[in-house]
Amino acid sequence: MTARNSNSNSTGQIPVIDISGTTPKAEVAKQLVDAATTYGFVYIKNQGKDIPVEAIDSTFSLSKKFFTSPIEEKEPCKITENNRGWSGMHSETLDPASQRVGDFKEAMNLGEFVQGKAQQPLPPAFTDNEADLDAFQKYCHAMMMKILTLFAIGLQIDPSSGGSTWFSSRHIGGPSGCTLRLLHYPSIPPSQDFKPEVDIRAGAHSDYGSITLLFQRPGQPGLEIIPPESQPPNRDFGPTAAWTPVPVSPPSTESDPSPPILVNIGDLLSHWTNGLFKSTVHRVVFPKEGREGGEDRYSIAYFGHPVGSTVLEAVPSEMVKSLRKEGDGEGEFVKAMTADEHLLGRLKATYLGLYREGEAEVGEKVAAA
Ligand SMILES: O=C(O)CCC(=O)C(=O)O
Ligand SMILES: [Fe+2]
Repeated sequence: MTARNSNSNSTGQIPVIDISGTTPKAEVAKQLVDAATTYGFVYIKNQGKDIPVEAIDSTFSLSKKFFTSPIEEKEPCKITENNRGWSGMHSETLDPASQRVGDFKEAMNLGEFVQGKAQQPLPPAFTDNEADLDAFQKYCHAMMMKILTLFAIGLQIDPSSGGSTWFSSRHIGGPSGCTLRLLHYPSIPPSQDFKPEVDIRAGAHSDYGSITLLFQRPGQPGLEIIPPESQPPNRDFGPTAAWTPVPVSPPSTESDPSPPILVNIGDLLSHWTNGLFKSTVHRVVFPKEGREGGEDRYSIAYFGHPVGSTVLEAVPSEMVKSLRKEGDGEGEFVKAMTADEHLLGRLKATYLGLYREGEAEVGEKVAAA
């Protein structure tokens, strides 16, 4: 039985895929490409084989240690235009078109380390754990490389054009926008007036890069997606859109040692594949019971990006080429900008929106995925 079959009875939704080696590579690659094409999201079964469960648990512990530390220890690490550092409660508005109040969350973005060292101020909570954070980023990077390899196999990229390493080789060997982001969404304090139509943990958005790995904790739900086939044509992501909850532990994974790792496609990889892979809009909401129920939510996102200088040239796959857009030149199936240019364009579009809304300053928005 394939992962999709085993899952479709229960949620009819995002498939759970085991990439740890028990299923033949070609089959796993096909399942991954199908999921990226249909949902833009896929659960990777987590038995601790690719990323040790202890490494995930201890990164969550570090995250909690940081977010519960005094504000004086966070302030010196405040986020800057380079997208690194801490952003406080309500300082980010991921969906300025519909949100009246900034996201009900705080986040800490860690950019790439160089020779095991952070390239940004670290808070006291992390000073003894720089090596652990470096190791965790390396685990995430390795998992990203594995998934990108399977994507290339699933897209049948010819060996003469680079074959299975076509994507992965463009994600190693130079500086990139790869970012490890720790997130904390507090529960609503009893003293606060909770307005379900106003307060949102993270507004509707899609991610910017290649792929995102998302780690969640049991009992801390909240993620929702709009399935690509239900995408509102006018990009109205308000309450009437087809928001669909994404459980932390879907059926067939409940007894695993750690919840599955959610992988989603970002805007860059969707662009690169001429829209074959979907960059799916998602958000994070409070539990239905609002302030009474629910605990704080902690999540960890690893945003994967190609090396910044990578030219986003046409992917040598017939499946991608067949989606060639009208007006594209011969052999030029995607506009050949670099990964850095793509990211900058994405950030600039976001800045403009914010300037119009007058809701936040540039530096505060750069942290958006
Ligand atoms: O916390 C989550 O579950 C999702 C976070 C997210 O989508 C983001 O930071 O881009
Ligand atoms: Fe996101």
